[in-house]
Amino acid sequence: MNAPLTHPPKTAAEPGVTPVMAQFLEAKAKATDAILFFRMGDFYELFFDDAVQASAALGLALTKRGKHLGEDIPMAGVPVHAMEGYLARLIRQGFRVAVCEQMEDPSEAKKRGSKAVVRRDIVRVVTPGTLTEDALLDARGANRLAAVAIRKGRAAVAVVELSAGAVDVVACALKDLGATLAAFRPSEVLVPDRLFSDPEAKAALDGSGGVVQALPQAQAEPVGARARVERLYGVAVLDGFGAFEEAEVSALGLIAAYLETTQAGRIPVLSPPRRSGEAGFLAIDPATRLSLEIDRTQRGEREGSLLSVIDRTVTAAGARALGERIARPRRDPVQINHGLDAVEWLLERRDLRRDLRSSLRACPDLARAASRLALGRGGPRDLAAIRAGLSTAQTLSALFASTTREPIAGPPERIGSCLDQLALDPALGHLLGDLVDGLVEELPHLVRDGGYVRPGHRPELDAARTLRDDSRKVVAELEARAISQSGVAFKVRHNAVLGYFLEASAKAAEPLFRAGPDSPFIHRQTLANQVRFTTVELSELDAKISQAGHRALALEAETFEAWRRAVESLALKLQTLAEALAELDANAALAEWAEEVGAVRPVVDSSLGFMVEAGRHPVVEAAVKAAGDPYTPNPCRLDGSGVGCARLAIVTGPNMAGKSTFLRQNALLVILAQAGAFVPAASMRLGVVDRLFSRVGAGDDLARGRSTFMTEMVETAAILTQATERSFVVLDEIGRGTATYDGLAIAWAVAEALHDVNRTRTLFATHYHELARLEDRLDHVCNLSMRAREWNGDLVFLHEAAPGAADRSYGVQVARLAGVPPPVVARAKSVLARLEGEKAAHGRLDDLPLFAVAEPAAPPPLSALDVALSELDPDALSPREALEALYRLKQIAPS
Ligand SMILES: Nc1ncnc2c1ncn2[C@@H]1O[C@H](COP(=O)(O)OP(=O)(O)OP(=O)(O)O)[C@@H](O)[C@H]1O
Repeated sequence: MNAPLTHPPKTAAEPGVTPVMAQFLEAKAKATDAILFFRMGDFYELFFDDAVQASAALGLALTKRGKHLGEDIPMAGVPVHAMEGYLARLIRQGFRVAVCEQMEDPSEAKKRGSKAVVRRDIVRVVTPGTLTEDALLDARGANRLAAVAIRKGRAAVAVVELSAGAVDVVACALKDLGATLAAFRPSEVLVPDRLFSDPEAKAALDGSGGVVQALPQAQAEPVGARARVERLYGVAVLDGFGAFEEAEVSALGLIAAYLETTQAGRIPVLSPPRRSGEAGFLAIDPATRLSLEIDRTQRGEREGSLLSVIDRTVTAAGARALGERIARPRRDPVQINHGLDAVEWLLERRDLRRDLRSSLRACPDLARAASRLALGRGGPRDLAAIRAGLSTAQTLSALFASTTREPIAGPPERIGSCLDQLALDPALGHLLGDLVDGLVEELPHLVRDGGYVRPGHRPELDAARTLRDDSRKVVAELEARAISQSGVAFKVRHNAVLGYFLEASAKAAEPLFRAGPDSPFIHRQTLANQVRFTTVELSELDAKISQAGHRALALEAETFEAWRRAVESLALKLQTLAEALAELDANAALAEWAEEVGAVRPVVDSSLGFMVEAGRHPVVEAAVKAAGDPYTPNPCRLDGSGVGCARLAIVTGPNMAGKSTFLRQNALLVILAQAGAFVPAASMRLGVVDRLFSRVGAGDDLARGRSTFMTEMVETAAILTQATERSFVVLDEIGRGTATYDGLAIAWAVAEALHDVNRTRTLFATHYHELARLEDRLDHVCNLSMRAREWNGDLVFLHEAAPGAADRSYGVQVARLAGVPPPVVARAKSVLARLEGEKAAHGRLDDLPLFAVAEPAAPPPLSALDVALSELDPDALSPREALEALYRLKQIAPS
């Protein structure tokens, strides 16, 4: 037996290659990095290496089909109707799939000659970031394709959500690339291949969570990129959308190039790029996102995240809008207050909110349906989604009109602009009317099945259907006549090869073979037990029925195409409408949640304050309450200016006392407030935060070859270089991953730097109780401790944050609570007593150099370049001398 050939030859033009195989090889050459689904009738066939890989990934049977250049060709197949499921599994396993379709009916190919091969072409390359099918998408999560570019020291991230037609582009400083990219949680990230060698870009890509796809650097060159984006949008100049930075154009250009290849030239309808500088949003880097579990838990699940706990949306699009709001909180107090106004307005109108939510519940995924139809991948059910979406808009418009007439002041801006979108313009109104009139209620999945156009909508269609159905009745009558005429128990049957025929058992049909040439019954086929006949009349009827059937299907397909085109031309409007519906849902959901948990409106301004009274952690509170326990609210007061209260709080307390919860709680309150959501607290006043950092219990990052301690230090370094006086930092147990004194020294120095240099609002939890002394030494430091009480030898956690420092960690008591065997606990107690005794005998911490005033660092020695530079007097140089000086400097400079 020949070994299967798993690598297709490079050329399709080899002698001995069958025409179909030549066609396959040609298509495969265009999609070398993807698995090729090659359509052959009712199956997608996979050949060579693709078959081997996919059969292993999907558990398909691996077979052989003929030979190629003398060797067996491995083959696997996927039925067309089950394709989506297989696609989803392949994409999830990291494959890309190119779909090669039959571009004509086999009957058309036959017209070119009996040996002609059906035309086939790749219609799409399916990748994680370009999915549009509901079955492949998470309904409540956005699926985004991002691109990253760096030009002239500036970075940009362009993001497209193909299934909703939305495009965003953000230019940012290189150091903000990670935070900017992570805010979008892309499933696929495009990068020019040269960026792989840039460490900053590499770190940002690693933290993005998406599959990284390298594209040739040439595709990011601004001139070509600009032209490609203009082609994508069908505009002559891009400037109409805004003055883009070069990096933004490059990133958008990568997206345009990728869409051109993956969508095989079919241009999606996209909204103009929304430009938002990173200055508009609260920067949250990937490590902080992970630690705060904003929209995913550390295990990558939605359940258990902040988003999942507060999400009360009733539509999938609303859930996505809320997700975006929480993932990208704003930085501008005015914008934030617009969001809060919207939530407050809906909170105060409970009846309206109830009606709004109940109407929205019936609203399907309008944006995704419109996008699929515009891309030519939609079906009748997507049209029904458009119809339902448009009629929801009408219902809501009427609902708001009846409610908002009374109040003197109209709805706040964010609600008002949604309401403006709900009023359907004549074109959308016409589309709705047409779909209501023409589309049936019970819909088939596929266009080719027909049966979705309502009777009475198109007279020609009704005529074709009547002809088809009446003829079917005549066929039934014919059966009765044939029986009485022949005396044989005929049954009229139908199959794809013979069409209609009369069937009888072989025994019953025997007399017919003896009948003379005048018999009207013409023999067609003999099976084991059955014999099949036709009559002239039946053949004629069969032709008529099939013609009428074909015509009916063709007319329906034509109607579908007209509707599809209408949707395509109105796609942008439909997207805007879908966004308005989603925004209403998200605001109403936040109001609903606020009412449920008793959340209050935060006061957000441009001060440097952070004043929370009786704050609660939304996720821990929900978990604790579900277990039947009470949650203890806690205040937290910080002031970046150091005037009203401390800037940095050292949080101590026993293990398990609630330090991490307290830290995270306050960081989450920042996120909620700046997302324009109410906050679980008695009150909150927040001076907007520009960057939020949270390091709570870093874990190993073995994939990147970093130990726990190294990871912690890398992240700490990022905070110290990036945090400003407008930032908010929560640090938990910095320095715990190394020897005690090393750790203490690092924690000490970091706290000092945050206080003196960064001047950042900081919560600093630690088991190094020595740090409590900072309160006396630095002007704007206070101590907080999470209280616990020893009661009959047991430790009772009060979860209360009180002023002052804790004296010890009660680690041994917690070990006992955790079930560490009593002999080990007893031994630990005695070792602890010894150690504490030794520490007391060997001197106090005041003796450590930590308490010496930090020495100013000695200036570094001057280099030859520094000396040469200091000797230059630019004003005294002629242009020629200046040039010579430049050359001289270049020579001295270290390369
Ligand atoms: N304010 C609170 N009210 C009620 N229960 C709380 C509160 N804060 C924390 N808890 C409970 O205490 C548990 C431990 O809290 P947390 O992990 O924050 O402690 P910790 O002080 O950081 O502990 P360690 O020092 O061991 O890391 C939480 O899982 C939660 O169940």
